[in-house]
Amino acid sequence: MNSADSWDLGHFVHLDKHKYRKQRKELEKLWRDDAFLVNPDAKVADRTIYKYWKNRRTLFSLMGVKRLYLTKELWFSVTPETVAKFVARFIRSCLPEAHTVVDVFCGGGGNSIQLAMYFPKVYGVDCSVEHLYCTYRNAQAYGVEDRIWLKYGDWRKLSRRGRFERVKVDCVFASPPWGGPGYQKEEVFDLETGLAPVGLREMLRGFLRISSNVVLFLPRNSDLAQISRVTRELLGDDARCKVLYVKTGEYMKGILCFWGEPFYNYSQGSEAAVGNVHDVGDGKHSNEDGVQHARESLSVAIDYSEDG
Ligand SMILES: C[S@@+](CC[C@H](N)C(=O)[O-])C[C@H]1O[C@@H](n2cnc3c(N)ncnc32)[C@H](O)[C@@H]1O
Repeated sequence: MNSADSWDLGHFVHLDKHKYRKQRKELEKLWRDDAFLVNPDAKVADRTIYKYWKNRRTLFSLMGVKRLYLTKELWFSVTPETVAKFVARFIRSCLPEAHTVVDVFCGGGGNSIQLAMYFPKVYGVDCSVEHLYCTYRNAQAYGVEDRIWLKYGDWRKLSRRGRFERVKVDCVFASPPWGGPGYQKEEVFDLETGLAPVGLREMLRGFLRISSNVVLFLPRNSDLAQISRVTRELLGDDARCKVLYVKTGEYMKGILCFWGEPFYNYSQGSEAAVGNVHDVGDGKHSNEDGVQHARESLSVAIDYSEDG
């Protein structure tokens, strides 16, 4: 039997417990219905998704090769594979001994899957059973479902209850909701009011309780001064945040923010980098300084455009 024909409830953390019977039933139904299977050859009727469908192979390179699953929301929000791969390889090369990574807001598994290619244990957390189901299905397509453990729940509650604080976590990664494509309209994206489910300060504070190594994928127009302020407030005046601008083709996809000593030595990390990434400084020093450094260290381009 193909492994994708069956699933292991053991990889859905705590879902066997009585209190999660509703979510378990929902998951069972999704599985029976083979819900959210993407037909890569059928042009989508929904015009709001069309743009993303056109670039479907940038989301998952196995699109059209393996069975992949996306809800409507995931069409907008999955991290494109080359970006997710870059992040995973960058973290791997900065944390060569790391074992366990938590992907908070794991969505359809774009990041969890790539992280699982480089780390033995990845926890994916999401408040949507549908999205956890898609992550599991997509992880099966990539053959990494055995390295991923999925936790259902609202991050605010999980964080308040100290979930993961007693697990040895080497790094927390998160690609939180940016509030839909509307984020692009703002000149500067306010990270306290614009991010969900909580602002940058509370989000970072919670993540730092789990690991001193934290990586966030944020809008390209994020307020760097805000990042700098929050970094110093939570970690002290000498603390730094490494910011990389992620560019795919000519398009700026977003920024990657790294907190944690191992990430500051990014010439080491950049050796494994796949992507055209611009470093604009660390939220403390001048941008110019950082840009120069990035030009020296990162140069491989990704071609993102695809027709039809
Ligand atoms: C931008 S998507 C993440 C995409 C993911 N990195 C990927 O590549 O597929 C954000 C995810 O956060 C989840 N989410 C939103 N609010 C949440 C909350 N309060 N707790 C946990 N997950 C939440 C959504 O269900 C969605 O799947």
